[in-house]
Amino acid sequence: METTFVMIKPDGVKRRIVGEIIHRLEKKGLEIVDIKLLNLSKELAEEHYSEHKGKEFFDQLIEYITSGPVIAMVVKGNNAIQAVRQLMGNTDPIKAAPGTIRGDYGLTIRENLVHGSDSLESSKREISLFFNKNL
Ligand SMILES: Nc1ncnc2c1ncn2[C@@H]1O[C@H](COP(=O)(O)OP(=O)(O)OP(=O)(O)O)[C@@H](O)[C@H]1O
Repeated sequence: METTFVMIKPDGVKRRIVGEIIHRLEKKGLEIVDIKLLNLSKELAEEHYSEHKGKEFFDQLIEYITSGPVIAMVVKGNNAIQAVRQLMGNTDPIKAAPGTIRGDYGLTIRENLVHGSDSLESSKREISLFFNKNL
């Protein structure tokens, strides 16, 4: 069993796609083991996206991710990291396959609805950042 971190970004909450996204995770056999709605502080947003600091889209990314509440989740299942990445689809909704969350609902490369950890290392880092616990 693997654990990963999933976040429904502000556009997903605003557009009321939360239920659909969670439904897709559960349909895939993944289990939600922790969940909360929160508004990201600028500090938490910058820490979460620290790998993108200095890139030309960084400031707008922080503005977007702090623009409204997000749903943060700890999700568990077989190959959970890969399974979530597959469900999300390509970062850019134009390139994301139909049937993926971003392919079906994403609007722009920035407003792409969901985040899922890309490795075991980032899942540990992100879960401790958002839930203050170590796995
Ligand atoms: N060229 C870009 N222009 C604007 N925003 C971008 C661009 N590239 C990435 N982003 C935003 O930054 C986020 C993080 O980028 P990253 O390359 O880590 O993509 P990802 O791993 O698919 O997404 P996430 O980390 O949110 O799961 C993207 O999800 C998107 O919201």
